[in-house]
Amino acid sequence: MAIAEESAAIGLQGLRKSFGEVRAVDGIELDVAEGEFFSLLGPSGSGKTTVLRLVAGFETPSGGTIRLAGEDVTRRAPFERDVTTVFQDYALFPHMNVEQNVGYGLKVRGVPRREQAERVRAALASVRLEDFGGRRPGQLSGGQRQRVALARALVVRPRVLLLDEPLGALDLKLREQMQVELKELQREVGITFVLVTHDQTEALVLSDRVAVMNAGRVEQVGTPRELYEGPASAFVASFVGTSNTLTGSAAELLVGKPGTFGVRPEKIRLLDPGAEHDRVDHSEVRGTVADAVYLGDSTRVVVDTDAGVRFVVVRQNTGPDDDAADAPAPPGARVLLRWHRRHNVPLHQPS
Ligand SMILES: Nc1ncnc2c1ncn2[C@@H]1O[C@H](COP(=O)(O)OP(=O)(O)OP(=O)(O)O)[C@@H](O)[C@H]1O
Repeated sequence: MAIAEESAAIGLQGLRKSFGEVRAVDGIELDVAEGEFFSLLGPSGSGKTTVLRLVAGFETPSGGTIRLAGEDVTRRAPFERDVTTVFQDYALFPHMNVEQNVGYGLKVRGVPRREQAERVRAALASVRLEDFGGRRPGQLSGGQRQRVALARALVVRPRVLLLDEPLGALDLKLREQMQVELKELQREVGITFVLVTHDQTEALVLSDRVAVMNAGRVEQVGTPRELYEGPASAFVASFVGTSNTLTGSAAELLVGKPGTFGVRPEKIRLLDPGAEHDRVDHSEVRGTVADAVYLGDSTRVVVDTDAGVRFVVVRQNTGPDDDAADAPAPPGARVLLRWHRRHNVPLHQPS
């Protein structure tokens, strides 16, 4: 067996799962490294949860193999796999207090009482809930319940922690706070985390690497920067951040060659329509502002270009340098859009 395979915490080869006619997972090859924070990102129905359930052993694959730390576990029961799962609804036992909830997994594994108590204390400390051991889940906030669920999963010291939209039930502010905590916790415990999310910001903020899923397949795997700067397909470009897509005659006109290209909104400058041309290194097009939304640190401007394509441009409002060259952009104004040619990222259209 190859060394790379042996050192991977999770290795998926040709993984497939059908539910009747539905190909929920349609041939996935994926390696997750030991200690990595890895996310499965994709729209609803793209197969993320099914991949997680296959890895955990809650579903049997229609084909392919699953390896954990190099070992083939495809046919093994969930309890024979060194993974734990945290679900969105936490599934805490309402009649048990926090300590009992966290200690439950140790109790059923027959861990000695004294060790149970020590490990529960340590797990609660790692999620900053030392003083909440006596409370029932009903007496906790959403964020606290979430942390209990994490402590309960970590206390059994799994090799891999699977998280299915664990922050999905929280409001935005708490969600952002818990993202930071989750990342810190992962660094502390050094366990491989695999997160399922449809929230691209969450995936980008948390992950070492992200697999973008679409219709049961992985479209691209990469670091957040790789996905954002070099999306391999139009789907990835539009799902990870916002992207302007140039295709057909617009691509020939603005990029100078046929194909499909993505341009990120923040790469484009908004200039006065009379600005001098600079077409050697740049793509340029004139247009009319359709909408401008002030967002505090930036303004999002929608422009109907003369190339027939609607563009989104993000203009920074604050910065270390005065951006006096950028024209103000009220709706109806004529503007010139200019961006460096290197920002025309080639995209593959789905076949
Ligand atoms: N037990 C099941 N029986 C039948 N179809 C299923 C089952 N589980 C999942 N599916 C189907 O498989 C596809 C993938 O579902 P899955 O839950 O993995 O997607 P997802 O990306 O996690 O979506 P979401 O973000 O909405 O949870 C969907 O079309 C879904 O309807």
